[in-house]
Amino acid sequence: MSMEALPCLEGQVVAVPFPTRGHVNPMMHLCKFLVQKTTNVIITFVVTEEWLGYIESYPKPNNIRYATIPNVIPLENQILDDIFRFSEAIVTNMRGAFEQFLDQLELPVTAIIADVELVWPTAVAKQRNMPVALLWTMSAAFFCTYLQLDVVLPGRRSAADLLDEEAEHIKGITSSQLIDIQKLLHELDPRVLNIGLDCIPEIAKADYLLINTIQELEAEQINYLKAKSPFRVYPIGPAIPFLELETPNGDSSTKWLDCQPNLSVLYISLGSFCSMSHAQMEELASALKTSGISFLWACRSDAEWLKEKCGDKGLVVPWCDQLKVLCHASIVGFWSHCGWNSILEAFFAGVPVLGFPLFLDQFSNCRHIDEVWKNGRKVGGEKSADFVTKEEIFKVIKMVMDLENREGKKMRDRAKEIKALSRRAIAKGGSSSFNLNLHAFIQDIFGQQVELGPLQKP
Ligand SMILES: O=c1ccn([C@@H]2O[C@H](COP(=O)(O)OP(=O)(O)O[C@H]3O[C@H](CO)[C@@H](O)[C@H](O)[C@H]3O)[C@@H](O)[C@H]2O)c(=O)[nH]1
Repeated sequence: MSMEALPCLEGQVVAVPFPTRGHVNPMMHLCKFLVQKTTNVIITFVVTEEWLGYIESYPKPNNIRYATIPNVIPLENQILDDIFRFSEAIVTNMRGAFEQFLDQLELPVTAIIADVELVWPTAVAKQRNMPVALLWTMSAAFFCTYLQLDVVLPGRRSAADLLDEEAEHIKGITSSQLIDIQKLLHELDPRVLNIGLDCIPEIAKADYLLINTIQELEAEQINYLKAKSPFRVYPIGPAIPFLELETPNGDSSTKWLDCQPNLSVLYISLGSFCSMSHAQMEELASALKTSGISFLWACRSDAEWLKEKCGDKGLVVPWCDQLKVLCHASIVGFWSHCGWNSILEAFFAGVPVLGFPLFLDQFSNCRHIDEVWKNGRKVGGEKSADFVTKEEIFKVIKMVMDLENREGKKMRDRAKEIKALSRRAIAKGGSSSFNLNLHAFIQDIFGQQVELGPLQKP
């Protein structure tokens, strides 16, 4: 679309992500898509001072600008020490800091886009008569499950055995939702779960729900939500950095991959937050060593320790440009914790997933991969604490690495189909509602017609 065709819209959108990587990234990608569709609109992206340090060097358009609130929540490297303290600080301290920030803004605010899990944005926006769009950064399936928590835990009785006693009699809960809910209750601190539950009544008061998913992959859940919800539902995914794929980054991982044969490298990453036990890492490292396959392992805090354990067939890095890595011709499989951004990136790259879920929605995502989308399979047992032996790991990585293996081939074929579907979703006139939804959303919040067109590379 030429710049002349862009609508000239006055106003400011304030975007406020939940302060962890798996949420900041998709919110930023969404904002980049939105400013591509308009001129004059300014998006103010609000993060803590600490988070600004992590993201300010990344390229972004000029009409997205950063604003900070003080570090009123625990620092990133303290989150896992006490998740409840972090969650509590988000619903209390961060709200106050955000309201003070809004008070001193000069430009009028056209709309607020905020992460569902912050809990308070709907109340803050409504007090100020501002429209609010909530962004859900996980799958639509998990959103539906999450909404059911309010049904399953009447009066906030969060005892896990409530489920065992009563679940079969709870109307409207599917057996797979029940499995996911049981996982949540077993894995999550009930105090954190209670904070999560506070989001549910707030969602109902929002004006829009933006879900980082693809219509065709989750049509049933999205159509259900559209039919049932008092607000507009827009699937806007995949909000991943595909517009920046061709921007050179000088990343050592990409250079190393350039020297590897096509379809020869297993990529391993557990996202920005979760980690395996050292014993489990040693087991995986040992299986990699025995198999002799090449691998790229992105392992944030343990990279140095891990280098010693893995042998010399692979590269261990603390961090990499993940979508670029996944789209590299040398990558044949992805050992993933099944965080939703990673899964959307695997879809886009057409890479089969070996799922090793650890937390929250990851079990549900992994089950969908294994049973519904069939672009990969689950590794190991049912609980995050389950230990997977090197023999079992060896078998599963051999399966995905051996290009002649029937099971591996099926997954690869299916991953290729999903890749095509994912790319159609973002192409001009694509059958997914990606462009249509972004346009419709902009029209909704600014009340003006917007010409349709594809997203452009920057
Ligand atoms: O070396 C790396 C490792 C990760 N990433 C990026 O970091 C993000 C990781 O996101 P995700 O895969 O979703 O994992 P988490 O960081 O664990 O995400 C949290 O947030 C997600 C979205 O709400 C949930 O689905 C997860 O369960 C939750 O743990 C993705 O954009 C990756 O591309 C990199 O760029 N380089």
